[in-house]
Amino acid sequence: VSKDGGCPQEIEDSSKDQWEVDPEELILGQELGSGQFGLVLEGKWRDRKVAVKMIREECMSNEEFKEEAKVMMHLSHCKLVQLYGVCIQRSPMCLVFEFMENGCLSDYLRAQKGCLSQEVMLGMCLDVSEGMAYLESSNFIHRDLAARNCLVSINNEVKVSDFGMTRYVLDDQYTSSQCSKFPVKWSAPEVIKYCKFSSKSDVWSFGVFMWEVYNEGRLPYENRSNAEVVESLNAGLRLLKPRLAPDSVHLLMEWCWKEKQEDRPSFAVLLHELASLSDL
Ligand SMILES: CN(C)c1ccc2c(c1)CCN(c1cccc(-c3cc(Nc4ccc(C(=O)N5CCOCC5)cn4)c(=O)n(C)c3)c1CO)C2=O
Repeated sequence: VSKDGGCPQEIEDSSKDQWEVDPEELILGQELGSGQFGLVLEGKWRDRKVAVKMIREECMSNEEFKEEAKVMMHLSHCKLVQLYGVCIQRSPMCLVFEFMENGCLSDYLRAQKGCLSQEVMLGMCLDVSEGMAYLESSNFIHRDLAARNCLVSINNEVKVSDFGMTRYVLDDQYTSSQCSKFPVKWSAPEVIKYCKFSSKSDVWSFGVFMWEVYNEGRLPYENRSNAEVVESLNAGLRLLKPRLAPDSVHLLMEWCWKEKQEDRPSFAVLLHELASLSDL
């Protein structure tokens, strides 16, 4: 069992070192959507259903990503969307991931509005805290944790996706905090001001993530501009308790939004708190 007491540790097999996928073994299917780096298709690989991301050259710095792929191949946890391998023999390069049947969590929450029980919402927060506690213990920072970057498999299981991928986005509208596409509404103050990313800035984003889950996929600070959000945060204002959130969960959200990162909980602590709430 893994160190965070969660799901059984994947048995490390030798194939994990083979981070290259043979394109001959890959069957491509219909389009699932498009992300930062281009088209994402459904597919089949070694009798497994997969999601295949075709990487447009101009969107991602290929060379450094290939190095990163080896690291990401070894980040293995049942609450992280698993990278099976990379196809680099032909262009465009493509990434082969485990398939998550119900797509992105933010769309799913909106589609399930009014139908999600307290157990399911708490379970989603617990799932993501497990995946994030594993990344934290591996000293890996997500940098863009949000419901839109989590995926849903069957039976409402949620996994963390696209961790660390912001570093390969060449579109600088995303990477500098003053620009329009930067996810200010999910970013800790030290990230907005100094681009200081850490697991504690991921914890801030996790607080906003929990707010999204208990607000059934609503946008945080819905009709406010990024600048207005920064102003209200500096004034000490925070997102309000979602109607569906119990006080105990709202307390955890507010703990994640402490101004000073050292005053915020670790994911290990959040996992423990959420696990004890779900045992009640
Ligand atoms: C830099 N950052 C933070 C990035 C970079 C790339 C991406 C993202 C963030 C997040 C978005 N994204 C992206 C884009 C496109 C696909 C995937 C994406 C979609 C999957 N699965 C599904 C399944 C079903 C459906 C579907 O059509 N529906 C409709 C009917 O009801 C069920 C759901 C959609 N996606 C999947 O398994 N993976 C691994 C990735 C993903 C997730 O990966 C990216 O590719």
